[in-house]
Parts: sequence; structure tokens; C-alpha cells
Amino acid sequence: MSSAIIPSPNSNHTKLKEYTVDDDEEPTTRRIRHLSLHLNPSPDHRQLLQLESCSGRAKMSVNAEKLSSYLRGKHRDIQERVFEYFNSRPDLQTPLEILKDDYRELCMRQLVGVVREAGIRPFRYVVEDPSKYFAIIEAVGSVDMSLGIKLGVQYSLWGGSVLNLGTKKHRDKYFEGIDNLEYLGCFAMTELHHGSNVQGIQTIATFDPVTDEFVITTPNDGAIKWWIGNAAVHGKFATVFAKLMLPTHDTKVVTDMGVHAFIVPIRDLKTHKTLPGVEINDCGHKVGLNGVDNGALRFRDVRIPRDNLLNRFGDVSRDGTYTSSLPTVNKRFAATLGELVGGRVGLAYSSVGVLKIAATIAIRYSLLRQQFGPPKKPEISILDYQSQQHKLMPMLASTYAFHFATVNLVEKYAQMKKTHDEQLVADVHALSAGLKSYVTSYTAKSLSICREACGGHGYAAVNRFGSLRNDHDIFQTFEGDNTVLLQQVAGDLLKQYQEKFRGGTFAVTWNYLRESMNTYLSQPNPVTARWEGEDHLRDPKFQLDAFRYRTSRLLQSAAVRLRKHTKTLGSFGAWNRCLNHLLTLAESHIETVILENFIEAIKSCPDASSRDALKLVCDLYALNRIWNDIGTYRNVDYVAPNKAKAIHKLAEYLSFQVKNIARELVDAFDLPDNMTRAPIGKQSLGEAYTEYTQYVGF
Ligand SMILES: Cc1cc2nc3c(=O)[nH]c(=O)nc-3n(C[C@H](O)[C@H](O)[C@H](O)COP(=O)(O)OP(=O)(O)OC[C@H]3O[C@@H](n4cnc5c(N)ncnc54)[C@H](O)[C@@H]3O)c2cc1C
Repeated sequence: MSSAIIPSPNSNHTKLKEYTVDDDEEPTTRRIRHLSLHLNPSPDHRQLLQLESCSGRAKMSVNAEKLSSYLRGKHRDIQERVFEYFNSRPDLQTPLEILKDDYRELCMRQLVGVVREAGIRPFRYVVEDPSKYFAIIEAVGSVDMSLGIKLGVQYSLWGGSVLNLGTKKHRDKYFEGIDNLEYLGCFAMTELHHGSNVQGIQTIATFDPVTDEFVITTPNDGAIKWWIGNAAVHGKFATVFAKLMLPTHDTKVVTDMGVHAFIVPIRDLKTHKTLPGVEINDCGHKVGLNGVDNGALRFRDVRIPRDNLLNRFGDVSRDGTYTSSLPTVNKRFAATLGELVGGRVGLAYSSVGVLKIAATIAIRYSLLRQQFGPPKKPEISILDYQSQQHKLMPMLASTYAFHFATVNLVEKYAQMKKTHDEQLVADVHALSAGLKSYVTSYTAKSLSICREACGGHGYAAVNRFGSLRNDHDIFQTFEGDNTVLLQQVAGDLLKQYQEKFRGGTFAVTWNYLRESMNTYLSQPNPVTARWEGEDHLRDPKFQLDAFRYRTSRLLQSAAVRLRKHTKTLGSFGAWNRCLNHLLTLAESHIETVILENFIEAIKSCPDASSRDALKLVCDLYALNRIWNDIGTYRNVDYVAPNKAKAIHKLAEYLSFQVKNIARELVDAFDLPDNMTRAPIGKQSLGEAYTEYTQYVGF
């Protein structure tokens, strides 16, 4: 079994030893040789470099504008409105040094500015046109991630809970106020003692049939609502998740109906004073996102009208009778949480936006920056070093891969919102959990790599890696901890697997497993295991087969192991015994889905030169991932030693080729300088040093 395969773009360093070193060479010698080759190329190497640049294969021509128009999608106009608005309001730019309280007020002014001055009203798009909504979130998030999150708390979390968990009466009463920011609100699910395990929350909402109210109570300190965005300073309302307690007529005993959501006013609409029975404290200074006011809430028997129950999945009548279209507590709970996947979709999508910014800054700077060079020759750009390409080119390829995967996720999510098709619902749930987890983990690691790849200047706050890293880090945890979410993906795959063997059909995304499962059950073909030609390795069929084979194998072996351990450990213990295996399975599946989306996106690209560039980038993504997990393929002889070596060589060569068009590839992200903001990442490379020196006062 391989270890977890969330790839650090550096992660194959250790594997170099095993598979790529020429037989008579130590790995360290080899690495030093690579460096000296650049510093002092041998005749052979010079010939190779010439060949690479003369063959026509090396430097392909890419039209960044055409590529950009393919990437851009249909909502660029509204993103440009966001950029123009902030361009016209330099007073709303977040300064590098700002105190927490000032930052929160600035963030609030930024939000008000977007909504009331720029006239961008995101709320209606949450349900009507999610892709437009996520485009807005991406744009404001690139202005300041705190702003993106504050806007997300208001519209996706608080607003989304009202629209998705409530009914018409709630929409009628709250829509306008949420939309125009009069009703600033919170989403209060997490408690001091329970985050991931939502069913463990302890806040209670007891129905009082005499007054026709619910009484919201925090029974102990462990049940204090914690980390609640918008609570510390600005929120007027909170959607509070609590266990609904219904008194039983005869026995005077209350029945726990499970977790439900309630609208609880927390501050006076006019005076902004905290309402009686509500206690609010500030969660304090955080590692990042300090423009968002996270707070803690305690409720001392706060009374709210019965109408404040968000009653889409379960209702209480005047006489205290409970009704629901869903038969069990578990089904209602799943339906309630299921409505909240939009937040995950948004985080996955925004995380790619962050990765684009970081990769753009690091790559532009690496093209500009020169250190060392052959004797008596000009210095070379640091991106000409193989090691720098190794750090940044698979990352650039992954950014493209994630772009298409998350765009596809957003489209599926929008369709799901329209059709409520059951299969699509299941698909979007698993996919949003998997992509949110995989992409945010990758971006978090990449931010550190980008910082390091830019040397000392990467450490200057003005060049942004510090704030991007700190602000983005929590993307791995909120809206579902990544490790917990990946388990949902694994659970889903196993469910699909069991259904297959009971003769059921596979859901949309997992369809490929049907075919590859058959391949898995037969032994790998010893002939194809040795094929090492470039055409074969760059054939999408080989790449997809390899990805799918790995997933199928992991799935089948996980199922066997779980069955075995369940006998002695029970299902919970068996799951834990196989947990790392299950996480690897989930990641492998998500990598496969990402590759599939990428291959499809290339097919749909109308411009030939963009298609060629995308194919090159996609090949690098695919071969880099296969190489990262080469141990798994070698262990079962899916890949023979000669093929493993060829994969590694080709992946390195593709990194070199991608480097040749790296500038166009990042330009195609179309991020204006006033959004990337780092002086070292300026689009016009020649101006970077000038702006940077001016920044420090020269
Ligand atoms: C800045 C910020 C803003 C937030 N905003 C909000 C908000 O507005 N509203 C809201 O309700 N909440 C909010 N949260 C809370 C957030 O959603 C939770 O932190 C998140 O759900 C994770 O829960 P936890 O912190 O309890 O982590 P835990 O669940 O305690 O996890 C801790 C560690 O245990 C591991 N772990 C837990 N369970 C398992 C398992 N089954 N298997 C393997 N490993 C496991 C996790 O992987 C993790 O590494 C916010 C948090 C932060 C930091």
C-alpha cells in the first residue's frame, strides 16, 4: 500500500533514488551533475538543449489571449466590475499592517462597498445562478480573502441556510435584508466541544406549547457556539443548529428529534445591542483571516417564535406535533447537511483562485530572477534550473487541472440546484467533499513552496505569500475537515462497490470503475507494462487506465480488508484500522476525476494552439501523479522498471517544455496586476524590481 498521495510537488525527491538514477550513479551525485550541467553544459547536454529548442517540440507557440478566453468562463464581466470598483477605491485596499479591530471594520466597509456602491448583489445568484455567485466570491477573495469569507458567511452560510433549509415564509421575511446587508448574519453550527461531529452538538431548542415558542439553551460550556463568523462584531441574526426537543403530552418527557436549524436574533436591529439571554465573546486574533469577526455565543433560555424553525425538512405544528417528509432522524440530518454543500463547492473553487495567484507570482518572478550562469556568460533565470521547474511546473499543471475540475463541479452543482436529480445530488456531494479536500490541501502546500521558490523576496509581506498562506490555511478545516471529508468519498466508493456486486448501477462519476474493476481482477499485462514510448505514455488512454487501475485496486483491497477486520474489531474499529488506506483511495479517485475533466476540457477547446498547450500541461499532470505513486504501480508490476524510468524522464522533460510556455500559461489566468499586487509578480517583468525598490522608499 502506498502512503497518502496528496502530492507535494516536491514529494518525488525521495523516489528518485529508487527509479531514476543511472545504475552507476549515486542520487546526490546525479543531482549535483544536473546543477553543473546548467552551470557548465557538456557537449552532449548542449546538443540536447539545442535539439529541444530547435525541434519545434520544445517551444510551442501559445496565444495567451485565446487560451484565456477559453478559461475565463461566462462571468468575467462581473469579476471585472469587482476589480474596477476596488481600483477606483484605493482607500478600501487592505494595508499590509493593520490591527485586528481596524481590519474587521475595513472588511465590513469593503463588503458594504461591493454590495451597495458597486451594486453587486450576490444573494440572488446563490440559488439562481451559482456559477455567477462563485465568480463573485473568487473576485472579492482575490481582493482580500477575509472579504471573500465574510461575503461567503453572509450569503452562502447565513443566507444559504435561510433559503435552503427554510420555506417561503422565511424567504419572504429575510431575503431583502440579507441581500442589502441590513440583516447581517451568522451560521452557528460548531461548538467548543464539537466541530466535525455535528450530531454531537449539545445546544437544545425546546418547544414550549404554552407560548408557541422555542427556547434556545446552551446546557454547558462545551456547547458554546464557537468560531462563528460575523458574531463577534457585526451579526444581527444567527442560524443556530440545535437538537429539537419536543415535550410528549402524556409523560412530560421530551423527545430528541435530532439536529435542526433555527433563526435566532442576537443583536437589536436598531441599537445593535446584544439581546437579553445572548452572551457574545470574541474568539480573538487568528493565524489569518483577521478581517472576519469570529465569535462565541452562549444562549440562556432565549425565546424565539415557532416560525423561526427552518422547517423545510421537519416542522412543528401549533399543538406540538412533529411532521416531516423524511422518515428518520438520520435521513433528516443528511438532508439538512446536504443542503450546505454549496460552501464546499465555493471553497474548492476559491482555493484554485488562490493557487493561480501564488503560481503567477512565483513563476513570473522565477522568469525574471537570475542567479549564476555558465562561466563568462550571462546569468540564467532561476526558472531555467531543473529544480525550480520541478517545484513549479507540476504545480502550474495542477492549477490548470483543478481549474477545469472545479468549473465542472460548479456546473454540476448549478444543475443539481435546478433539477434536484437524485443521482446528481449524490455525485455532487461526494465530488464537492473530495475536491474541496484535495485542492485545498494541495494549495496549502504549494503556498509554502512558492514562498521558498522566491527566496528572500518571497518573504516580504508585500509579495503576499505570507498572507495568502495564513488566510488560506483554514480552508483545509472549515466547511468540513479535509480528513473527515475524504472519508465520505471513500465511504461512497465502497457503497458503490457493494452495489455493483449486488447488481446495482454505478452513479455517474464512478462509472469508470465498472470497466477498470474487470481489468483489476485480471493480472497486469506484462507486455504493456514494458511499453515506454512517448506516444504511449502521452496517450490519455494509458494515463486514464493507470489512474483507474490504481483506484480500483485500492477499492477492492479496502473492501477485502474491511470485511476481514470487521469480524474482530466491529465496523468502527475496522474502519480505523484501514483509515490511511481509505484516505489514499479517496485521493486516488479524486485525482482520476480531475484527469478525466482535464481530458474532456482539452477536447472541447476550440483553438488548436491552446489545445496543444493544454495537452502538454495535462500530460505533465498525469505523469507527475503516476510518478509520485510509482511504488504502487511497481509493486504489482503494472509498470516495469524500464517504463518507470521512462515515465520519470518524460515527466522531467515535460516540465522543461511547460517552462518554455510558462509565461503565457500564467498570463492566460488573466489576473490584473492590481489583483496579484505583489511587486515581484508584475506582468511586465521589467517593472518588478523598480516597483519593489520604490515600495521600500528608493
Ligand atoms: C476561522 C474559522 C472560521 C470558522 N467559521 C465557522 C462558522 O462561521 N460557523 C461554524 O459553525 N463553524 C465555523 N468554524 C468551525 C469549523 O467549521 C470547524 O473548525 C471544522 O468543522 C472542524 O472542526 P473542529 O475544529 O472541531 O476539528 P476536529 O473535528 O476536532 O478535528 C481535529 C483533528 O481531528 C481529526 N479528526 C476528527 N475527526 C476525525 C475522524 N473521524 N477521523 C480522522 N480524523 C479525525 C481532524 O482531521 C483534525 O485533524 C470556523 C473555524 C475557523 C477556525
